[in-house]
Amino acid sequence: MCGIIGVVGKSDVNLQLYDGLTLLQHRGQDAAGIVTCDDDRLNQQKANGLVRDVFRARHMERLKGNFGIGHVRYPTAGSSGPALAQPFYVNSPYGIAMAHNGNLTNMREVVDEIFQQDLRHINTDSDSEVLLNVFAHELHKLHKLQPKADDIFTAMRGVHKRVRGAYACVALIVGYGIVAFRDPNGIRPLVYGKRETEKGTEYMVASESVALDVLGYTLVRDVAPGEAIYIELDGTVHSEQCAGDPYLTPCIFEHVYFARPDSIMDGVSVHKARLRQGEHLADKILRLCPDHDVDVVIPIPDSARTAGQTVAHRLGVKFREGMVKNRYIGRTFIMPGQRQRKKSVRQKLNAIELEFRGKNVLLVDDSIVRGTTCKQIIQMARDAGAAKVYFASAAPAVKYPNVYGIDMPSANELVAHGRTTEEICAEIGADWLIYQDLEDLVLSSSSGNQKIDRFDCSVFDGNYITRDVDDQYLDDLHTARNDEAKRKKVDTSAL
Ligand SMILES: O=P(O)(O)OC[C@H]1O[C@H](OP(=O)(O)OP(=O)(O)O)[C@H](O)[C@@H]1O
Ligand SMILES: NC(=O)CC[C@H](N)C(=O)O
Ligand SMILES: [Mg+2]
Repeated sequence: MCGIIGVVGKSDVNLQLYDGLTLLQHRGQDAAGIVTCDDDRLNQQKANGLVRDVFRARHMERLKGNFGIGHVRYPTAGSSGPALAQPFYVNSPYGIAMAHNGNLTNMREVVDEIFQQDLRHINTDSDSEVLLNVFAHELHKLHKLQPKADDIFTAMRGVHKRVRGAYACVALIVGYGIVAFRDPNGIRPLVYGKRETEKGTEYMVASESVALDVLGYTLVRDVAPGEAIYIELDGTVHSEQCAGDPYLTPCIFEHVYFARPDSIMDGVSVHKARLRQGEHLADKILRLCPDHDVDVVIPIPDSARTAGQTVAHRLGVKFREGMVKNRYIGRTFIMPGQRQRKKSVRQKLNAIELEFRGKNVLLVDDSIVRGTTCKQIIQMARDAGAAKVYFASAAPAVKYPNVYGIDMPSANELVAHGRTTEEICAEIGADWLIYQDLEDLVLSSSSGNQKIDRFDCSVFDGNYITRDVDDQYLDDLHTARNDEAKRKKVDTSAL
């Protein structure tokens, strides 16, 4: 999962982009980058690290220009070296920079086409660089000295015909403006908004509405699946549906874990979706165990705080923040290696003993993926003197790899893969384990927007909505990106 942002402003946009990226930091902690355009010059700063580490005052001073784009990266393709930090840039045609959230599922065949037919060079193993080159080639083909909105939309139609997978993107065209687009299923989120200033209207495109809110923009709407929105430098906004067969199928894991609760995605309040997840989960607990002996519900911060509240309320038991989070440690699940993830959980969370001693505690987390967090936390609860430790997951068991922008490439790294609930319970050391049912998870999200009748739930049910994800694809993905392979991978991309 990555975070992307773009601004067409009326004065320097560097600070807005920086602030916006810090608001999207939870979507990617590996690298960050900003590209701005000042007259016909691009200014760029990108590197590995958190936003606050990548941009120094001297960089910010250099990032002049009234329009620009930014990216925070969580790698899902290629290595995590500095050469794969985004935005990417191509000089022809016009000079284009692009930031991408998602993952292409037919990258290999597109790379071949790019070399053999388009005669273009790709310098990294990033799918995002591939996507940028496809867009650039489709635009180049039109041979327009000055591209118009129609040309950009024609190029976009060409892009949708060639690439598959998840892609929510923002591209900057030197001298012209920014283009925001979403794949035909709208798997990854993208919104745009505007704000009035004394100098005129400014526009922002971002992965999550929280960036708009905090920076004083009003949400206009989500970019529709398959749609492209072109915002010219004078503020003229053009939009067009560029995909043949668009069908909104957003990733439900955004609502479970990735997104901030204060974001609204495709009309669904993430906060409300999580509240409903907690209610459904409590109902299931009451169905299966009407005489439960839970004394206290303790959420695993941060992401399970919202659902934990409604679980406790519905069960009619106390809700206590018994796990304290070190606010200086980032998200553990999106860290690259298992060793780092394990260490971070212990550094990140600590139990308040008095909330555990002698009590039957129900720990609630949003999801169990590799089992790194829950295993350690259950042990911490026992060390703190809990009588019984029950564990509830607001999402169903994560059993299948993700191919659309979440780095879960290997089924056998998932604690639930090939195990029954009882076996997982034993593996993580809980006294009882309960998972949300998939239909209840879907209901939690869909009741926020009745118009969405399909979600990408592939990590729960193994149904991939784009056609090229078959066993061969999943085998290749596992070979390329399992934890061990990633550890061994030497970054040779920065040649
Ligand atoms: O089973 P696992 O592989 O451990 O993954 C699941 C855990 O990882 C995430 O937390 P994370 O620490 O990334 O972020 P958070 O603070 O937003 O909850 C998620 O919220 C679960 O707690
Ligand atoms: N998580 C993402 O959206 C990743 C974007 C892109 N596939 C990369 O690896 O950089
Ligand atoms: Mg968590």
